[in-house]
Amino acid sequence: MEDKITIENLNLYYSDFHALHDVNMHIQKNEITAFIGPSGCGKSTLLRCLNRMNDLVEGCRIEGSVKLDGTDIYGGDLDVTVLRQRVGMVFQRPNPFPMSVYDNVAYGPKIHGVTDKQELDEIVETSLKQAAIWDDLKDRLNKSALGLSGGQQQRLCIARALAVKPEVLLMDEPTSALDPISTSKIEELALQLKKDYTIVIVTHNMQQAVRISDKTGFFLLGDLVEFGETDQLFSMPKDERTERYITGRFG
Ligand SMILES: Nc1ncnc2c1ncn2[C@@H]1O[C@H](COP(=O)(O)OP(=O)(O)OP(=O)(O)O)[C@@H](O)[C@H]1O
Repeated sequence: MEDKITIENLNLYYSDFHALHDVNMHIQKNEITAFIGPSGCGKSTLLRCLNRMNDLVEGCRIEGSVKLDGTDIYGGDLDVTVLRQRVGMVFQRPNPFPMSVYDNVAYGPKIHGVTDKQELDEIVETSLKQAAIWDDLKDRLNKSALGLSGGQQQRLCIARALAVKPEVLLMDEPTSALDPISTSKIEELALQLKKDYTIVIVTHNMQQAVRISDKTGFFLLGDLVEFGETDQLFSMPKDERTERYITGRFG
């Protein structure tokens, strides 16, 4: 199997606070990798390292390397705008822009220089289809995205992320604000998308990790305690701390 992202000896500090301790991980292409662990253990921090979102945090310092297809994203050869196009992100709360459905999806491609109307139309249609929301929205393309339901907004945000043709999709608790039906739609979607993309998802929902992920990493207080095949990690965890967490005997 091919590494899409290789994390080596990653340490992250928020000023004096050492938030991630020597993390090593191989994230494979066309797989879903889940990060689980109690609140504050560093899951989102690590996720944000994968497209350099922590660069925006004052006092944040990173040691070690994160390689995308073998190139260190902190090494200086990769432009951050290009990196964020290649590694897209979907957030916990759906955050559509206050504009039409169409403009939400066309926004990224326009910024990246696509001006041809027909090409934009095609990108919007393809992205909404990939996000399994074309049928819901094809007659509402010019309506405000803010009028959609939460689940529709989140799928629109996934379409928006896909519109710039990323290779990796980072999802930070993408279903935590959604009802069970919308959640299952997003889970089905993630399983569809992994054929074409590499997906990394932070989730508090262990059942979700079991349902959709190939690999799972369990974090505790900034340490990656255990990382491996999801089935194995949940059925025969190697570390006692993982076992206590997944059986709800933690704390
Ligand atoms: N911008 C920041 N400045 C300082 N400390 C931060 C910052 N962001 C996160 N932290 C700290 O780093 C640690 C890890 O936070 P992080 O958000 O990555 O955890 P998490 O596992 O994703 O938690 P949750 O499940 O609650 O979202 C926490 O102790 C948090 O308080």
